Amino acid sequence: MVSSVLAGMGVALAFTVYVIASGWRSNIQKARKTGLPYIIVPIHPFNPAWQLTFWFWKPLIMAFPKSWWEGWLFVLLPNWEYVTRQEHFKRLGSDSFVVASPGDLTMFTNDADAIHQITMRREAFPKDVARYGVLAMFGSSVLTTEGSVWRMHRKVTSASFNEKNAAHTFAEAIRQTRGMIDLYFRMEGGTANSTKTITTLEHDTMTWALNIIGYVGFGLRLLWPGQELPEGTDPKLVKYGSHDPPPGFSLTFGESLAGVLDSIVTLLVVNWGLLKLLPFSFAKKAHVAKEDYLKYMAEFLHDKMEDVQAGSPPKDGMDIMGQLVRSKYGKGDGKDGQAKLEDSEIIGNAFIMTLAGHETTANTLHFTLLELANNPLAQRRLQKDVDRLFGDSDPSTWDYEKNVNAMLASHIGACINETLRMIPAVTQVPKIVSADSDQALVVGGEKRVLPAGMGITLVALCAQRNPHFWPTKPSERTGAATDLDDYDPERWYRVDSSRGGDSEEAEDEGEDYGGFKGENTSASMFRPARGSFIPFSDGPRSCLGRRIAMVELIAALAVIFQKYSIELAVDAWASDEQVAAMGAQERRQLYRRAQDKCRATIDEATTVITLKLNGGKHVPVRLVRRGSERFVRDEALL
Ligand code: HEM
Repeated sequence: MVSSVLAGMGVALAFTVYVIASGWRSNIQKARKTGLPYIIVPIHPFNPAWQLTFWFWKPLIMAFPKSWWEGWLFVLLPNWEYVTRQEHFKRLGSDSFVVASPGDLTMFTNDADAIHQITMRREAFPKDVARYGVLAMFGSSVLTTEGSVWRMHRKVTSASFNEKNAAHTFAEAIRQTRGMIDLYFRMEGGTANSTKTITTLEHDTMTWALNIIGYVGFGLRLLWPGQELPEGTDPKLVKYGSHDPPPGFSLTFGESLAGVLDSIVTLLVVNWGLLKLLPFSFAKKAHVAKEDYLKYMAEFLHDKMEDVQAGSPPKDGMDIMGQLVRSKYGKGDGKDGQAKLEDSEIIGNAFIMTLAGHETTANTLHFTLLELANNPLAQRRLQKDVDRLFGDSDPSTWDYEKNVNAMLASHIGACINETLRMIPAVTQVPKIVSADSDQALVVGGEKRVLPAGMGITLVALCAQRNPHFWPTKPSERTGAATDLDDYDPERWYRVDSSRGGDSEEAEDEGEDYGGFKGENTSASMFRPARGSFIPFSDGPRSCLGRRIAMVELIAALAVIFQKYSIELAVDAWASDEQVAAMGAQERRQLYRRAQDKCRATIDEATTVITLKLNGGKHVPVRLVRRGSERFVRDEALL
């Protein structure tokens, strides 16, 4: 008996080994057939078990001679593209390479020409939505679907992303940025020339983005501590905007939203039934936030349905969820042939807009502020452009239509572009070769055939620093052969690239997928080669929110730098009294230390959903009224 069980187990084991080995061999053969350099790895980089346990295996593998693992281990390590940048593409002598594991085959590319073809041919290279499946936890959405279902989601959701709503978002971003600045100065009694050292910039920019997304997604006015809701706020909305949780809730709406976003990894990984039983504080926090968020969503959906059914006209402003409810329950149901979302899909889309539009925008503002503190020359140039465009005028009078293009064409737009180039929130965009048939693609100037079902990772971060597609010069800062690892907004004024230019029609662009149709960057600025600048992806599946994201970000920079400068805090090395007693040379040396530390900290960013400073890492800064700076007005500081 025992021996037949053992024999059975032996056969099962042998069969498993055979299946793995033959899958691996077949993937290696397919990789070889593409003609691209390839790497053989024992497990796929995106295998969830590997991603959760890589920290355990990494030192064990690295205990072997380096020559054995250096050619392949890198691609299995999360964040390799930010840490090693061009290194492995250079070593392999190609802008594209294939990774063959027992279960999968994936091409990684930072070749702008290949990226451009892939993003334009949506049917041949659809999105790899399997990698986003977990994000459908509150319902499926435009981000997590493909094919005809995606088309339906995209058509319904894109209706909100128009210029009228971009103008409303511009005004809300101005209000929220002023709220953040007021909070900083209120903490100093309102009259100081400088804030104390701010160690919470990452958290504050998250709150800033959350408050704006509360408005964009739900038409809500979310408040900074100490602010009051404006007179005449719809009583139904008061409970969502209030500083205190309403009866029946443990958290305010803003807290529940922030809690869900903060606990997103826990919510993705841990079974929800188990979550409420676990005795750990992180599990409790995730459970409470999720429960309250779902309760808010159910009430919100109900309130919006009541409004629509009572025939209340839509409120002036942006409110994606209200618009989705209206598209389902509003007049004209079914008669206009327009697709209708299920209630769960309305909630799924509202959640995805919040997720997609929150951290991405917050990180971009956070890193831009740090880079500007780190690059006083860029900051002074930015302030000159803000002065030229707005002078002393009150930001609440700034007109979107009149100013948006000029802002994008100025150093305001250049600084945001440069952050999106260097530290994009989304560093990799997952695609797949359609399962229907093999696809031909020109890679590195040669025609290659990619097998059906093969994964493709567009390595956006590396494409945006690829010297084969970006004009470069030697770095003045580091002496490196190219300046593509330097934050230099001036590059956006360089002579036009011969490869840049107007949008080209996508393969299936006969259809209108909604969203903003213009370019990501101003027409009067440097136009990168198509496929070499893809912070919002490109083609029919590009980011729906890219226009409003740009609008929020330029509004924030203009408001902040009209009246203030941002400086790195130097408390780690000198007290305020010591700085006051220093001569110019000594101050410069001190600031250079802070710049080195800031650069090193930014280099430690890692991707957890998006690329950001994790694990409590931060760069301390101060916001200073213009004219009272201690460092950044010094012309000798670059
Ligand atoms: C700086 C800010 C932002 C960045 C860098 C960014 C980046 C991206 C990228 C790279 C994608 C493509 C993902 C993929 O194909 O795998 C994407 C998709 C998307 N983004 Fe954004 N995003 C930003 C802001 C926003 C905002 C503010 C919203 C909405 C309020 C938004 C909504 C979406 C949606 C709905 C999609 C899915 C589109 C589709 O698949 O059809 N994003 N975003």
